[in-house]
Amino acid sequence: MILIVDDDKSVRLSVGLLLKRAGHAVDYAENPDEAIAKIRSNEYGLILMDMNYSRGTSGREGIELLMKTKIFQPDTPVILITAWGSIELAVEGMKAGAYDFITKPWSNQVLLQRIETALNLNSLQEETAVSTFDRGGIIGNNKSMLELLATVERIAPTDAPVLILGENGTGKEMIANAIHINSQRKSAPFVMVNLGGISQSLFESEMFGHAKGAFTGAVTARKGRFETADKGTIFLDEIGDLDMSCQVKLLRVLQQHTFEPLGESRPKKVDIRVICATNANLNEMVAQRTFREDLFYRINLITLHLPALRERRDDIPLLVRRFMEDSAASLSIDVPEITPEAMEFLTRLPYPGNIRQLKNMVERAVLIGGQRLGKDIFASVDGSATAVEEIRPSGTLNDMERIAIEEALDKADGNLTQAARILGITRQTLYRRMDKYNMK
Ligand SMILES: Nc1ncnc2c1ncn2[C@@H]1O[C@H](COP(=O)(O)OP(=O)(O)OP(=O)(O)O)[C@@H](O)[C@H]1O
Repeated sequence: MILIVDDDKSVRLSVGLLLKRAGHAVDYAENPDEAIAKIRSNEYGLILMDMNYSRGTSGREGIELLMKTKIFQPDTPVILITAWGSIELAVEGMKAGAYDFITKPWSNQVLLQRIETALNLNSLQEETAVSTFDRGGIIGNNKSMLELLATVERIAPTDAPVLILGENGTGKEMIANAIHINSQRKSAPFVMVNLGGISQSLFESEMFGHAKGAFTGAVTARKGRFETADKGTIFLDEIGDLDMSCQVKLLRVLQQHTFEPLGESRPKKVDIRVICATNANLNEMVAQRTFREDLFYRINLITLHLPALRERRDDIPLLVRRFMEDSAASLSIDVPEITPEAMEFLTRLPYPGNIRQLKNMVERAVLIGGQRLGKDIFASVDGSATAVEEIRPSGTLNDMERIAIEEALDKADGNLTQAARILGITRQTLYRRMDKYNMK
């Protein structure tokens, strides 16, 4: 049974009729209090919920009703009905656990389709009971990663736009892909576009495509990325690099779901889900007016923050092992052994390049390091800068001094004069310290 909550009688009746015709049983509530009373005592397959009630137009009542609903019926999908232009309210609603939202005025066909999708998915989840979530190769058991993946699981089946924030190499593309492969769009294309690599002059032909002869050099017609991504997901990486004129063009596609290929007069329709990513601070860019506020609201219905690798060091051993296995497999060699010191060393690096940097280090080490990978191999494959910037373990001053001496000796290949120079102490002092720590 589907519950329709709306204070507008004509909406209740027309939607009710629509759903009954489509073969659904329907129940109604005309205000939040009545709705909660019903939600407490009946189990619904889906709830269609208006966000604006006559007592106030802020949508507060709607949000409160949604939160209460989620307490009594956490697994029932809720589709919000929001007034056109109240995108922030929809954002808040999705964060509070709504399954989807639809803006007024809607087309009956779209409404029915969204309802069917939600119902199908929910029954599928009930049938399988265990999660069918596909991590898409994402490794990590760190708490913040698990929370993030739980959010990905929840939002993947919706069509809500997602903004993924995080430093370079933290796995933004992998997350975007995970959203796609866990969505209803998974059998349609996942198209990735690096907007940082597209100049302003190329933007239109690249994204919208062009007709044959649209400009000099356009010898054949070419499909744009939007068209390629039709029915699927488009992943716009480095969205912060888009200049103002391209931002307007992108916004138009997102608002109207249509675009015009260069040299063609008729607009084409697209059905895409948009996922954007950036390592730029878009809030700041909006404040400085280098990023359009309306575009920002369009793309960030849901924001996911990917932690930097240094903030989830507990995942490093897991990642190292997996990357070693993968590299060994692609080289058709046995998986090498890694010394405990090397693993410990790897967990302490600063990783400005995040997971991509770690992966490169491990791949190179496996390639040249033989069957037993020690700390030196890893230090050498990533240049000295990384080792110098290495984060000291939080230990006693003595521990840190001992480690600094070991590293200087390492770097100087055991040459004491050179090691002392690296440490900024005299050779005599180095002798005394080595003696103190029983070092040979
Ligand atoms: N959690 C993870 N588990 C396994 N591999 C990962 C993980 N995160 C990232 N990687 C790997 O690290 C590399 C970088 O990931 P990805 O391209 O997704 O990062 P990104 O944040 O999109 O980078 P950029 O901002 O530079 O575009 C890829 O080779 C990816 O396979």
